[in-house]
Amino acid sequence: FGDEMLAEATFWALMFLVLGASQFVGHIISAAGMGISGERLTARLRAGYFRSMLRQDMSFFDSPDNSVGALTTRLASDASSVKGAAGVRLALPLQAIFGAGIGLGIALYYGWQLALMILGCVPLMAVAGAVHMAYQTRSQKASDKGTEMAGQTAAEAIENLPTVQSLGREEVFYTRYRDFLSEPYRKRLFATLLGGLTYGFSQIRVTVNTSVKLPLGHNLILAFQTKSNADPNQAPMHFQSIVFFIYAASFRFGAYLVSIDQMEVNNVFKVFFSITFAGLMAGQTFSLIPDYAKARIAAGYIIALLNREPLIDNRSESGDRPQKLIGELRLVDVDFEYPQRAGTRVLRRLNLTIPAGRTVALVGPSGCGKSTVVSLLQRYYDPMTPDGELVGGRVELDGRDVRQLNLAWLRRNIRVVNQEPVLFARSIADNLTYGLNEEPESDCLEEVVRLSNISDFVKHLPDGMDTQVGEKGAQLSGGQKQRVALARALITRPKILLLDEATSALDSESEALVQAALDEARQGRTCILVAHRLSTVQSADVIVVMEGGRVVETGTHAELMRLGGAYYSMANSAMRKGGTLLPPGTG
Ligand SMILES: Nc1ncnc2c1ncn2[C@@H]1O[C@H](COP(=O)(O)OP(=O)(O)OP(=O)(O)O)[C@@H](O)[C@H]1O
Repeated sequence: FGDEMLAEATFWALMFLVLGASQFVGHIISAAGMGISGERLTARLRAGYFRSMLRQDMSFFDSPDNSVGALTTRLASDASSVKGAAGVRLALPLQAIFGAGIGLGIALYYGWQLALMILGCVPLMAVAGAVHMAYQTRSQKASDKGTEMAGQTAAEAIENLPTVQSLGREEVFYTRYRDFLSEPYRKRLFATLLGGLTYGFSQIRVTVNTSVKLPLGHNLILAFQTKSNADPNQAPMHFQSIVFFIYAASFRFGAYLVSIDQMEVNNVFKVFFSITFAGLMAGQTFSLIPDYAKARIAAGYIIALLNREPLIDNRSESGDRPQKLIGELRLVDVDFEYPQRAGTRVLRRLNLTIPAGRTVALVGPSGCGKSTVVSLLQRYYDPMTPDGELVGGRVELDGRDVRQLNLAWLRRNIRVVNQEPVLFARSIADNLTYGLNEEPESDCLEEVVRLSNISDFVKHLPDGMDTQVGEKGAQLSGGQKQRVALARALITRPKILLLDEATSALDSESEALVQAALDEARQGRTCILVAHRLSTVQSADVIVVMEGGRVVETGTHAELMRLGGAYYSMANSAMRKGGTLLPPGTG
């Protein structure tokens, strides 16, 4: 009997050895296959997500849901959340289903009555799991929103730190940030309690070094599960409390079946352990519910953005790229409302012609729609009402509706210099050529450097054109930044130049330098000038006076002064105040 037992023990020991070895190989294969594909999937998702963001039109970014902070938070967290349920973890439910199937099969074979009785408890497990999944999904959505808002607050504060500090608002931002992070849970106290209840019912958290006394079989299975757990961070594992209820019922029912000679004692234990094994395998999947819930929502956000067709698609290859560009711009009967402010008409039946090669200045009180015209010319928006009806007139370039032209081509030929130029944290040279598909010809670079008046300050910088300009160009003065921005605008030799308050943030010395550069750059180009300084406006070929989204006067400085209307009053009061047409920072 001793030898026989030893032989049997050796046999089973060998069987376990084979089992262990095959699991080892299986894991290597699954980690290599699923792990690598998971990594690739996340990298591709993140890149695609970012690309879709870059493709969106201005109306998308105008929405408070899509602020810089919210988008960067989502970019960082959504793809990682998907990763949390991809890769090796994707294989776990499959393993679990397989393992649970085998466990059930063995149980049914050795004692179908007991196995069926235990299976009767499965719906309980499913209901608890489903409730818990629903809770997780909802609380995840709420927490995503909170994290997004917190990200938005942080980005706003960090981006504008000098202002935040000078106003002494650090504590306000900190409190707001903290509240956004905890708000979803405070607001959903009841749901949180319910979540805890279903969690407690379906799962009890035990660690591997548990002091909870478990039957021998349990410890064995526990050890098995720990090894099979792909993620080392998951060392604390979940153990379903429902399993204990199943024990209670199966012990009692098993004893009954033995007492009426329907089952052997041995088989009761075989069924019992097989079913426990199956339950634990299923439980392993449940323990991943939070990750799956998170991943499902994050994947939803990503897919929604990937599928979002922007109203104006900057990656579109369609549209004409005319060989010859003359540069005449026209706005014909343009009505416009910002999509985020439906019902507020900004431009009303606006008609405006900007002849090729001429400079047209737009003047008028703050909020009359000058910058909006500049945005429409660059096609950041189309003249349409938010309900999508094309009722709002058209913008034409050389007699053609700009919607028929290729967008990238249009933007390459219409360059803009704004009041606050945004430079990238790179060298001056990089900033000039950023966004060019090919290296500029050397004569073009020289011409641009000359036109934009940058050589005089660049030669005094330690690394010349290779000097780093810092975040948003912070290491350059306002006037220097503006001239680099002008050089960047000129590098594609655009036919049309839009100057939106390009000198209004500068002191008079810097302004003179930038103005000289701008005056030279305007030669031979169609130019739209939004400005508030009388001297700048006066030099324009045509001055267009706007009020409430309409053109009210058009003419040269002399003509408009003779007319004695809106321009005349503005210019007169400006001259009394010292040469400025409108108060600085408005016009
Ligand atoms: N992205 C936007 N979403 C909603 N409304 C906007 C947006 N941008 C501007 N507006 C509104 O449109 C109107 C016209 O703004 P616009 O910037 O064109 O005026 P402006 O004449 O250039 O003013 P300023 O001289 O002060 O720069 C304003 O009432 C402004 O509040």
